[in-house]
Amino acid sequence: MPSKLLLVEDQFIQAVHLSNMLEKAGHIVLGVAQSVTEAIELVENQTPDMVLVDILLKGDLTGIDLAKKLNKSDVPFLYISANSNESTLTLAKETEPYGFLVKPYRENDILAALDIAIYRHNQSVDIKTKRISRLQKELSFVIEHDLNSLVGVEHFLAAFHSFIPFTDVVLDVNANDQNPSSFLHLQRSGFNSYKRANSSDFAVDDTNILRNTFGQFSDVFCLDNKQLLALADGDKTIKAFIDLYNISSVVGVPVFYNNGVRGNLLFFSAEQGAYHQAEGNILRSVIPLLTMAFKRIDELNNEGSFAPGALGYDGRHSGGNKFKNIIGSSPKLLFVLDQVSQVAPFETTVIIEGETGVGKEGIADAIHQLSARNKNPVVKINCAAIPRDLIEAELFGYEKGGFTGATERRIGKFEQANGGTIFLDEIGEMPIDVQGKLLRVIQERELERIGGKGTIKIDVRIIAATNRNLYKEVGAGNFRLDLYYRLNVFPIQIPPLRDRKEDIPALAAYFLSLHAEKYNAQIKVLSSKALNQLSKYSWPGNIRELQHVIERHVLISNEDVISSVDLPEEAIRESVDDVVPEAFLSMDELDRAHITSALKKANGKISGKGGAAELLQIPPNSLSLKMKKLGIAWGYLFE
Ligand SMILES: Nc1ncnc2c1ncn2[C@@H]1O[C@H](COP(=O)(O)OP(=O)(O)OP(=O)(O)O)[C@@H](O)[C@H]1O
Repeated sequence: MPSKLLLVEDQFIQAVHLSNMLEKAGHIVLGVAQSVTEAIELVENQTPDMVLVDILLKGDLTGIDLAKKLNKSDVPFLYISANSNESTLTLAKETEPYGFLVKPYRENDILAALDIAIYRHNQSVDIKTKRISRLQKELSFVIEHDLNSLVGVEHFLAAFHSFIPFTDVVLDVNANDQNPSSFLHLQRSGFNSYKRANSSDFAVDDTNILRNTFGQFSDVFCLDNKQLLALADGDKTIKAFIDLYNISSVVGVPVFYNNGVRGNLLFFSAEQGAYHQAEGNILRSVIPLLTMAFKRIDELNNEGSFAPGALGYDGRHSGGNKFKNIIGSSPKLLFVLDQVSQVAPFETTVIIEGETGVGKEGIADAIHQLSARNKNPVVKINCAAIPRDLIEAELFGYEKGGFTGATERRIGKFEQANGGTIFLDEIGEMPIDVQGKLLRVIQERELERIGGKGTIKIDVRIIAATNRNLYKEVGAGNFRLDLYYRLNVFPIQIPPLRDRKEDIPALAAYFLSLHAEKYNAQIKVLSSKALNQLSKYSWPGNIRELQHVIERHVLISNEDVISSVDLPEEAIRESVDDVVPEAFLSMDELDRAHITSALKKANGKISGKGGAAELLQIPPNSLSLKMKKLGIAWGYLFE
């Protein structure tokens, strides 16, 4: 389909050449701008489908400055530049272009880059529209059927998970009445569970300072922690709020109902730059539904439904968890899981980035399982594990006699994955000549077996993973820029274990029971010393390494309690210097993990022979008191 294009290029001859090429291919060139100012004028007067931007232009402003302006007005663009050094690529990447083409280029390259850019843009528009209508449906359902207790309110909030990743949410149903009971601050304690933020952390006046700060907005807003602090003029309550709840980003919307009552819905994330215009737009698109919901939630609050201990609310409500085998509830992991549930239902290509052993394959599986393709296979191929000269045959298959040694026909991984998903692990290891063939297959959705006579249509969703920085590989000439852009439609970054040490106790407990079952052994518990050792180590091999360490100790330890763990000496020394103090688990966190695993081992028995108190060598009364203090509601551990 022809696209309406705008060229921003200050070299006259290059501009004419490019324009001819594009028109010959059937596109419409709306005009050529030589500077940022000219480009902005043209964009305002025309509505291009895509702007092709050179980086170095006439005047003081560059193509990167133009890109920032285009982003603000939601105009899609791709770069065409002779400048492809790493620093330019990095600056360009930050502006989130739909592509980058390096000059000089051939006609085919420009048409392919344009195709990719238009494909990516259409995908994002399509996803945006579908997502908004899904959220509207989900919210309407909850408002109509479920909004009659605090649990219903949680369901209402849960509807936002797949659209706005968050760790904390504030539902301030009535900001006018200065009453702290209408200021509900919930924290995610798992993918689908919440706890109420400790009300004693903040006094009534503090709540009102927060209300006044956010009350300055009359429309959707999106801030980082610095902007939030600046907005509050460095106020110490706001600073304490940011520090206590580890807030890096906020997106919010005022909700007006009942002729002038104001409420606020605020989502917070520990991730810098978690929210952009997209999240704001999502909130704006559901304002009428929010108005209805707030009215109802205000009534519930007035009926006393939000009082601590009120029916259905116990601080540990847990809805269904669609990520059963993914353990952990750190804000960084929750962010990843929210992204997975955002992208899974769509056909979008996903690229998963993260160090070795962080759980990339598990995330790929989750995306497939949560997609409509889950009845069909997910086919995995590790590009690093296959000899370079065999990889093409593995991917695309071959006919008998297709090459020397091809004694029979073989179906490739792409064909095996037809109707399902292909997982291309370690994509950064793929030889550059195969990258070109892969790009064609992805673009055209058809392939030719080696030695084959015709093309075969394929319908496959692509998920790729890499433990390398692919953009650096592009800069170093090891990875094709066009393939990078084609794959990089929805990137998910999985943080290393050392950046989410809060997950270690839960992961350790999970692996202890997993391996006890595997070896038909008694479930063991870790001593506080052992847990502390695990939390101090830097885990270069991430979760896979943790799993191996636990497995080894399940096998070698003869005691019920694993009193200490063996970790690589060298790495321990390094990690002691590396570890930032904040990354340590607090004593309460350690105690909680320790007591929980003792209770699990004792099958919930607190006192008497084989009870948790005996295992922990403390009197049962002390254990009960400690459990109360730490808020360990034992019944929930067995849910
Ligand atoms: N959150 C988690 N909960 C439970 N198990 C996990 C989690 N994350 C990873 N694992 C386990 O850790 C091991 C390593 O995970 P996985 O193979 O998915 O990592 P990877 O990032 O794909 O590694 P590589 O880069 O080496 O391919 C697997 O056994 C996986 O089941």
